[in-house]
Amino acid sequence: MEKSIEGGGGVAAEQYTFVIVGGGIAGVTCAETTAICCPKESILLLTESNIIKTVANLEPVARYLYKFDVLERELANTTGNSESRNVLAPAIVTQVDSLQHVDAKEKFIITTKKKKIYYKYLCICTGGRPRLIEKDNPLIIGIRDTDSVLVLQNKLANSKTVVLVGNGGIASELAYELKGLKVHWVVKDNHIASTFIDPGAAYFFQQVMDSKDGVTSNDTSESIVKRLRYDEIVASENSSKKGAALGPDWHRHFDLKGSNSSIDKPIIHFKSLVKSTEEYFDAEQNKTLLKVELNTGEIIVCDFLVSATGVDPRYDYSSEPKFELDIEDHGIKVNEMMQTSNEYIYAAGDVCTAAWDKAEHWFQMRLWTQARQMGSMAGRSMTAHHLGETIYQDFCFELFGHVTQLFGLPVILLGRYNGQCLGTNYEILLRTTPGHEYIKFILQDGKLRGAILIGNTELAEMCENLILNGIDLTPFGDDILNPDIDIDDYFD
Ligand SMILES: Cc1cc2nc3c(=O)[nH]c(=O)nc-3n(C[C@H](O)[C@H](O)[C@H](O)COP(=O)(O)OP(=O)(O)OC[C@H]3O[C@@H](n4cnc5c(N)ncnc54)[C@H](O)[C@@H]3O)c2cc1C
Ligand SMILES: NC(=O)C1=CN([C@@H]2O[C@H](COP(=O)(O)OP(=O)(O)OC[C@H]3O[C@@H](n4cnc5c(N)ncnc54)[C@H](OP(=O)(O)O)[C@@H]3O)[C@@H](O)[C@H]2O)C=CC1
Repeated sequence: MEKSIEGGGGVAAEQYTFVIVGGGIAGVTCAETTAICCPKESILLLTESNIIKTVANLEPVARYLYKFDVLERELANTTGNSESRNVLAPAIVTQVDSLQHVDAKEKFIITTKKKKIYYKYLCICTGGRPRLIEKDNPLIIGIRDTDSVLVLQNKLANSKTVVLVGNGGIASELAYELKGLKVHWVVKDNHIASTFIDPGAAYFFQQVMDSKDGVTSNDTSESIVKRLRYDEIVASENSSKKGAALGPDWHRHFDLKGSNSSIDKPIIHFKSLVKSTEEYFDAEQNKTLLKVELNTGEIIVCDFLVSATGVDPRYDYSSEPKFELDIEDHGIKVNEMMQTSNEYIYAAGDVCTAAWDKAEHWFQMRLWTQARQMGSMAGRSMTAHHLGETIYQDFCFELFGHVTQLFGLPVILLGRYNGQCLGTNYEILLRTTPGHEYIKFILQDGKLRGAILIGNTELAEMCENLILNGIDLTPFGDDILNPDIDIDDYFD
């Protein structure tokens, strides 16, 4: 159990076996896993906000893929100094405070409230923060937590035009959800949602967005099955033109509408980047507006700009010695046991960078699935370290999998779903039924290496098996995606 000890200079210090910092999915999962593995040890979850994130309604979608809800829970006791135990497992003590310094030699941390807390094992799960195209400009905002959505909501109420920059998860969600004002979506690629999908799937989604009623259940469009080599895909692309991160469906809990109900589709500026921004006072509207110049020379005047341009790992505390950081994305480097460069300090979730030799079908992406998996792995590793046990990395790190929704349709991404790191030597097998489904298989040397399932996600388990087993699918030819053959039964 935790105990108070003399912290030097007459300051009382606390001591816990496990200290976990961060109340997002990674930190909470880590604390809960730690409590399961070592229920008798003292565990502190330290987080700067009294709202924590927990996973609920965990539901298997395939053998290794899960979908789940992320719930916001308020810590029962929010008075600051005192502790609370009743939201999480009984063994977990929570404190609302911020990490300020880590002394890895003496194994203690200092918090903003000037507490000194000794640990035997520390796990850092401090998440990420939006990487904005320009900092410290009130007319350029990012989306991360509930507070930032409230800022967005307030601005929307008095705005006519917004510029949305980015082509990943947040921009795709906002482009679909923002209604009632003019949205200029500035996209650096030649298709939408490029972090998740290829140009073909983007075209499929644009058709869905352009159709007045979206997806219709009695649509009688026929399925088209196509096989393409990598060079054909490139040719066709070129020829055509404070607090934890939010939970799934966050946009359903907020009214994201402007005042003009006749506008419901974004204006998309492909292959465009923001070149410069300039604030100016508009006397007619009696407010400060933002003039945005694109690299194409176009100028857009807007009320504000949403920069949905990725996340940076978040650590605004000092440490001695310093953590080893990844050169490219500046995350805290962790090995396959989620251990940092210090053997008693672990890290998980958006703040860390996977620096181990990755499995053939897995790569890191800052998503809550991975925050949960890493948090759980860190909890198991720390407790095994403490108990002197040997454990192995969890099987979930064998295969990349992501379950989500884009533009109102269910989406499953598996393995190297966009041919990531496969060079140019792969083929794509495609089945698409406009408005209903878009199924893409990435094949290399006859083996399935990745898949995108949109609209129809029934093939998820079969795809998992085929990717992991590496079965040669050459004998099946294009029948593997023939809608008239129940290939699923064959492989189950
Ligand atoms: C708008 C939005 C939509 C998203 N949608 C999806 C989606 O549909 N699917 C998906 O898979 N992922 C989605 N993500 C990404 C996902 O939310 C993150 O990958 C995941 O939440 C990361 O969890 P985490 O615990 O590592 O970090 P966070 O959730 O950021 O939690 C970090 C925690 O650390 C605390 N903290 C930070 N610094 C300190 C400090 N110094 N002291 C104490 N506490 C501190 C914070 O208050 C917070 O509680 C979305 C993200 C955003 C912003
Ligand atoms: N449904 C889901 O699963 C969702 C997941 N998320 C996750 O939340 C996190 C934050 O989302 P988000 O901010 O959208 O981050 P993402 O990493 O998903 O996307 C960032 C996008 O911005 C582009 N970009 C980066 N810098 C610039 C720039 N200076 N100008 C123009 N474009 C730029 C990136 O291009 P490039 O990649 O070429 O650098 C990329 O298209 C991510 O981890 C994301 O995966 C968020 C919402 C929904």
